[in-house]
Amino acid sequence: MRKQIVAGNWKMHGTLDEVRLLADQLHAAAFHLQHHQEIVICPPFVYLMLLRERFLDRKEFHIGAQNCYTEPSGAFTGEIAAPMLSSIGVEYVIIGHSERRQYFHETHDMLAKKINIALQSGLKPIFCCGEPLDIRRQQAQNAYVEKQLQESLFHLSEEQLRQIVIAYEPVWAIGTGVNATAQQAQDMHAFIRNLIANRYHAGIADDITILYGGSVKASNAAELFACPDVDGGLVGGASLKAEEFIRIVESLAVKQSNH
Ligand SMILES: O=C(CO)COP(=O)(O)O
Repeated sequence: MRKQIVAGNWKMHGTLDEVRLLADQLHAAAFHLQHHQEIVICPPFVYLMLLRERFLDRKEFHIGAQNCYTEPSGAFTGEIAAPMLSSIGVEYVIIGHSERRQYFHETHDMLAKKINIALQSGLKPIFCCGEPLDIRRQQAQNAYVEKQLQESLFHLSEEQLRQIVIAYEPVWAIGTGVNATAQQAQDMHAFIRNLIANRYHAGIADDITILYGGSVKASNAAELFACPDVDGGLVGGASLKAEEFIRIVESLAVKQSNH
């Protein structure tokens, strides 16, 4: 049965006091998750240890980083290496977020290296893909996402690919308040699953968790999560508001297994 996840990407938000308050509010919430469902919190690097320790007694919570460097160690001032993250109990790492691609010029090739080092370090990458608005307007989103997967993921062995979570995040839906419709999300998720089935085989395609990201809110989560190929969400802005995020997690809790 494939895993279903609600992940909160806090991006570059929150002072220590704000993060402590948010963590306390989430920690106090009672979730009724099924055994194949998880919550992943991805705070800025400086709060990873704090959150890991805060949620040690809440097994449904897992901790993820928002990025890692391509190399395992070395003279790379200001960077954070994947083995450092796993050494402090971080389990997931977001790789290839569109903000990293756009503002930090991360290429397919760099992302493939980050995926490799993350896997070697025992981290589970959450690999982000998704097209910008002009590509969607040309109806060229499938070819665009296919290339992202081909260039940064499809060199992996089947065993390695099984460690990956994919997040489809159309750039035009991120932080805009305009989410993809449930049909748009379902179509792309089914397309991605089909790509995996063609490159590998149907069994593994069925097992890979594919999250939707882009303006997920308490008000639209249930409809998006109801899609058969949507296995949860990667949530930005709404993950910073405890009540909103808790309601999004509750929308996942009631989702039936797809598999
Ligand atoms: O980028 C995102 C998650 O990684 C989505 O951000 P928003 O939920 O704020 O649109």
